[in-house]
Amino acid sequence: MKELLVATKNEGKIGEFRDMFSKYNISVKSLLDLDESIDIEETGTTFEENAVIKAQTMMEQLNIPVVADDSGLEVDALNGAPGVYSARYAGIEKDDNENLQKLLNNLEGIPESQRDARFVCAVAVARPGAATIVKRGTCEGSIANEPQGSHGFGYDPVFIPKGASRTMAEHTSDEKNKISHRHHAIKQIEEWLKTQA
Ligand SMILES: O=P(O)(O)OP(=O)(O)OP(=O)(O)OC[C@H]1O[C@@H](n2cnc3c(O)ncnc32)[C@H](O)[C@@H]1O
Ligand SMILES: [Mg+2]
Repeated sequence: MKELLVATKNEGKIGEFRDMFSKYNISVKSLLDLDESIDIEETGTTFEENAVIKAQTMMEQLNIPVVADDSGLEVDALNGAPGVYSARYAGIEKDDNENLQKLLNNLEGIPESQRDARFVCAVAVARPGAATIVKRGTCEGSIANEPQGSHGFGYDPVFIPKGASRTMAEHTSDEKNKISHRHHAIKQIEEWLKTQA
């Protein structure tokens, strides 16, 4: 089994990459295994730019292929916010609960028909001596009136995938990994993943 570095410190993402890469016979190492003090500044204005920054920074340091994920939630009624600022919506300290409370407050009084949103994930693969790959996956849905469920992470308790009657946090990890933005992004780097196993 081949090991790949995913340049993230988010434990929720790490678990999902582990589950989704296992079918390619790839095991996942993260920045938490490497050096928790590594802090890569996300200075881009798009998910793609930030994913590339994270993957290339670590590829240049280690001279190995590196995968990175930049993701977030776009809410139509908020003109696409929190978008690339999803992790720091309620402030610099990353706090999933504060972020989703701020989101619910900002949507107060907005009816169900106007609560459309999508999860977006850009996955980048930076490779020594080869061009960087970056692909986007999305998951359409809407924002619930209150948090429900305990699976997943981040905004999962307030995100209802299109066609579902439960929040993403009420889906098992296997269910989420079949429909998520991250699943759709990873699917697009499948050919490269198959060359890595
Ligand atoms: O940068 P790394 O270290 O990968 O970890 P991070 O948590 O800072 O990740 P991002 O910069 O990509 O910010 C993404 C935020 O968007 C939210 N998010 C992304 N994917 C999600 C998912 O599958 N379910 C729920 N929320 C998600 C979540 O709040 C994340 O903190
Ligand atoms: Mg981040």
